[in-house]
Amino acid sequence: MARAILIVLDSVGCGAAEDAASYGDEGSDTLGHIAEACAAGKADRDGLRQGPLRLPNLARLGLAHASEASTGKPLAGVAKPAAPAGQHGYGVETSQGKDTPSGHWEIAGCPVPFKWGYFTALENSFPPELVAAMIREGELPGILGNRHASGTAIIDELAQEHIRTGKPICYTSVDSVLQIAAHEQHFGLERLYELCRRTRVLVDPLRIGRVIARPFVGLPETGFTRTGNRKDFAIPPPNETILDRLAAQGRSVTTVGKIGDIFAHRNTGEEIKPFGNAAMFEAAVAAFERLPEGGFCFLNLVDFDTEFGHRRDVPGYAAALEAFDAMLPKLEAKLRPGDLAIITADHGNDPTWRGTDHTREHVPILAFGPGIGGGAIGRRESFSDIAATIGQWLGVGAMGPGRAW
Ligand SMILES: O=P(O)(O)O[C@H]1O[C@H](CO)[C@@H](O)[C@H]1O
Ligand SMILES: [Mn+2]
Ligand SMILES: [Mn+2]
Repeated sequence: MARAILIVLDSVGCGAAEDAASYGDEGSDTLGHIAEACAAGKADRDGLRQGPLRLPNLARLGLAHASEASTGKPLAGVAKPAAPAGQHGYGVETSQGKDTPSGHWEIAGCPVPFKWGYFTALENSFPPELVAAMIREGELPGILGNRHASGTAIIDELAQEHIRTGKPICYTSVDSVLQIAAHEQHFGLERLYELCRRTRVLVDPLRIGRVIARPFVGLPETGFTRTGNRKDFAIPPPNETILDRLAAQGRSVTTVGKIGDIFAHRNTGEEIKPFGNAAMFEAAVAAFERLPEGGFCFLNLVDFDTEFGHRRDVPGYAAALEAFDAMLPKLEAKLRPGDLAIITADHGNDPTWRGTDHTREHVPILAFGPGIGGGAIGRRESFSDIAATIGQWLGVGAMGPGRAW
């Protein structure tokens, strides 16, 4: 029997998808543009990082090969060894959208067969009936925001008014999301979650992917910061996922970070949710070590997206990639013969791109483990090839529409 660990580097895309133009993302390349900026000395930050992108471990596994296969261009400043140690390639998304649920569900063998609902109006984004229902259900004095916004910018702008009036800050983006920001003490964390639960029900008929609670703390004098108590209220995946299959066969599963939320807690096994990429990675490695034969660990590292991609912070994003790379040997040291590790991403979020939204990109795929020989797995026509490969590896039968490599 074998074990598997799947790591999603949230938003670490590797080049515009063929249909990127229809998302306004033609030419986007999260990884490539970060590497270019680093190689050009444009991603230096005192006390944080300097110079070319340093990813020796990912490069050894074939990251530069995967990126180049996707874009046709070398990954600037990142080594491309003659014989990479990992299986390397890139995935193409078949689902519509460029958000976390579509990406993760497709990775898990469940592409999205329907069109998401969106709040497309930049101002007064939410229909008046929905706003009225939220006010009624949440016993609110009103709402603030009601537009497209960056989550940190809108908190900076409206937090004081929120505290004064008790009205939560509601906003959206190009994704199928309704986000609600509120102060943990002034509004109350549980009250925010309850408002999100009720709003979830209200937006079900609109096919909105996620209602996201965005709690924050702080004072007007010192500023406001979002906390690790973010919570996503997603609709459940529309078809069977690898998690469902594993549960049906009695396998041990551990999910780390926001995986539980993304799959609406359906067959997500033991859920662990520490805060921050480093803590999540450590927890996942420890959980993987405990897994019995046949088990599966599924980890999402969200900081790339939330802290750096949406914030258009190139040095921050580069430093986060370098930090992940430096942690990777800790996982490799725990892999036993029969174990499979896969690293991939769910969409892009090019920090050099206009606006603050995700970008429609290919994703890198690296697979490795003791005894797994390196080599190209090429272009994968669906992220679902990952679930198919894991399903085959773990011996739970053909899984989803993908093809195992
Ligand atoms: O700007 P923040 O609040 O981080 O919001 C972002 O987070 C959502 C989920 O990734 C995206 O749709 C985008 O709106
Ligand atoms: Mn994501
Ligand atoms: Mn995001």
